[in-house]
Amino acid sequence: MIRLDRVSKRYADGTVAVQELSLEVGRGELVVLVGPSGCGKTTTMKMVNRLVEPTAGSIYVDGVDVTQADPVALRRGIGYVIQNVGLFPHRTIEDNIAVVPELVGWARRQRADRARELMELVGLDPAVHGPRYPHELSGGQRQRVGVARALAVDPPVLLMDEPFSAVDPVVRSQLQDEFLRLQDDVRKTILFVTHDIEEAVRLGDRIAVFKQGGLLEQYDTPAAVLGAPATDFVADFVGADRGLKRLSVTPITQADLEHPPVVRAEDDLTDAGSVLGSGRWAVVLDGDGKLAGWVGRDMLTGSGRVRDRARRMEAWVELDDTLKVAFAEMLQWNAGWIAVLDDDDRYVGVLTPATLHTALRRSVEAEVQDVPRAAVLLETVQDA
Ligand SMILES: Nc1ncnc2c1ncn2[C@@H]1O[C@H](COP(=O)(O)OP(=O)(O)OP(=O)(O)O)[C@@H](O)[C@H]1O
Repeated sequence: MIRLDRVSKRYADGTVAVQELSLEVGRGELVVLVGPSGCGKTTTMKMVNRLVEPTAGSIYVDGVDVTQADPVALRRGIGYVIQNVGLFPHRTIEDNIAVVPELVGWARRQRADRARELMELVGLDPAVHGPRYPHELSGGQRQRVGVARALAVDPPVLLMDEPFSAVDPVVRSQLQDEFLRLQDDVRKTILFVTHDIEEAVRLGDRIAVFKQGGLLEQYDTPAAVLGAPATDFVADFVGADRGLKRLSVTPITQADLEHPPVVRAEDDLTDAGSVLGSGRWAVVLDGDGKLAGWVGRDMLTGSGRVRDRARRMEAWVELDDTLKVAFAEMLQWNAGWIAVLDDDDRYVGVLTPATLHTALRRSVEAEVQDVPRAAVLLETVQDA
């Protein structure tokens, strides 16, 4: 959808901002350009909508060479969101969102409807926020308006330059979550610039790591960049805690799970005791295979059914949640294990700190060896 072919930019004063950059962004893909200050991220982005003209190379958007396109028409087809939003201070929020629809000649009624629809989409209340002026909103709300405005005429491509960096970390994290949900809905092709590796890893389908001079050091999925940095520069940039950061990009899979004894809520206590054997606890399921709780061996005394003694589970996670979510839940509930459910809410196994660690090691090794995760064999203490 967006293709840069050996693009370079040298500014009039001789500064080389981008060098021989080739990069492709697929339709519906969210690609994050990340790197230290001055490495050419913004320049790269501005060449796509011709706010900056390349010195060499070609750029195509949906197969069209942008240098041959009319810049005004080109920009209308590409949403643009910047850090301080650039809202018109004397126009209401509703009118700010409707700027481009107005430019392209939509009727008043249609513009107003679209503005309200977009406010709802980005989590603003049209009745409350629509008539306000930009200074009457919080920083986070203004950023949402920026996103709504960029989506107004439903452009297939969005360029976003540090859109969330002017707000505090809590609001920023909220905006990132909302933005990911929104992208799930609208599936735009997005180039997103940030200097923050955490943000890049959280948002990007792929991330492009730049170093000074506009050199592309690595272009890959967040998991691959964290697991197998291509150069020393990338390893340094992503940080010594990249192993920890990988927790947030590594999903739980079936192969990671452990399978402790399982008893049914309707089981007789004595039968349940024999299922446990020497085990200290068991997972309790109802008749449909759904999680009903857990039970300890010392709770199985006397007569009755397992359901009379079972304890409710405070927390669980789902397959496809990340290892970070699982670890955070274990820490929050001070638990030694956490149950994992499938898409239909059926119990499939448990994760423990040890299996979680193994899953993480396996995923890194899979990245390095370029093989599926299940194919990786790891040495363990038991092998010694
Ligand atoms: N109009 C300009 N004239 C001359 N040099 C420029 C101009 N714009 C940017 N530069 C230089 O080009 C280089 C890349 O700048 P650019 O803004 O693309 O970097 P960036 O990675 O987006 O940085 P940041 O994260 O600080 O925004 C820098 O050295 C910058 O000083």
